[in-house]
Amino acid sequence: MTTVPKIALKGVTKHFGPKKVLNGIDLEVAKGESLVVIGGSGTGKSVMLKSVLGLLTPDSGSIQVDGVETTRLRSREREKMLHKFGMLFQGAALFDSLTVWENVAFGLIQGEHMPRAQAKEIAVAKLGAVGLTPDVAELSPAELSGGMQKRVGLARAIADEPEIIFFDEPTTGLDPIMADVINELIVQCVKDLGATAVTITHDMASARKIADRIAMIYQGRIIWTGHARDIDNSGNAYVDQFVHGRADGPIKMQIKAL
Ligand SMILES: Nc1ncnc2c1ncn2[C@@H]1O[C@H](COP(=O)(O)OP(=O)(O)OP(=O)(O)O)[C@@H](O)[C@H]1O
Repeated sequence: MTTVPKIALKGVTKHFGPKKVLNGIDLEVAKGESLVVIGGSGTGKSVMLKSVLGLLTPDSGSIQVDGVETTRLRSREREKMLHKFGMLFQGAALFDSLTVWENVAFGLIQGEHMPRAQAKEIAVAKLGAVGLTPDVAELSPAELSGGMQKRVGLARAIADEPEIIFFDEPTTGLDPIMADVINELIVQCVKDLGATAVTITHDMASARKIADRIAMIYQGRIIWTGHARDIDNSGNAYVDQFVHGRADGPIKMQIKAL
C-alpha cells in the first residue's frame, strides 16, 4: 500500500503578468515530516506556500492535502481544510491592538468560537510551551523584543494544535543565539504535536537544525531534494553555491526587477 503524502504539489505553475514565478513545482511532504525549502530571494517560496493555503490560485497543476485536491475547493471546504494549518509569519505579524494572550487565542476565539476564559487558559499554556511566563500574556506585542514576538507567533501557530505548520523565515531578524533558541522551540513544538512542518528560509543553520529533508527551489522549480544530512554532498552545483553563499556559480543574481 502506498501512503498518501500529507501535501503533494504536481506541475504547479503561477505567473504574474509576464513573469512566470512557479514553473512546474513538484514536491511531496510526508505525514510527520519536517521539510525545509531553501532558495534565493524572489524564487517563489512564498508564492508556493500561499498557493497551498489557497491565498493564491495556481494557473495549472495540482495541490493535494491528505489526498484531496485543494485548488478547486469551495470556500466552506477550504475553511475546513485551513483548520489543519498553523502558520508562523515572517515578522510574527501580531496585532498590536490585542494583548499577547489575545493574539495567541485569536484563532480559538474567532475561528472556533471558544469562550474567552477557556481560550486564555490554552493561550497561557502555549506561551509556557515556548518559554514565556504568564505575566507576558497581558502585555502588548509592542512591549516585546523581536525574539519574544517570534515566540508569541509560534505559540499562536500551535494554539489550535494544527496537523501542518508553515514557518515563513522564522529566524529572520534575530541574532544567531535567539535564532537557535527559536529553531529548538520549533523542533520541540512540531515533535510534541506530531505535526507535519514546512519551513521556508535562507538561513542554512536553521535549515540544518529543523529539517528532516531539504528542497531547493530555483527559478520556480524544485531542483534538488534530499536528506538534511546530505546537503553538503548534494552533487548539485546550485545547492552547493547556495549552501556556501558564494557569489560565483551557476546562480546568477538578478539585479534588475523584471
Ligand atoms: N501578488 C503578487 N503580484 C505580483 N507579483 C508577485 C506577487 N506575489 C509575488 N510576486 C512576485 O513573485 C516573485 C516571487 O516572490 P516570492 O515572495 O514567492 O519570493 P520568495 O522566494 O519568497 O522571496 P524572499 O525570500 O525574498 O521572501 C517575486 O518576484 C515577487 O515580486
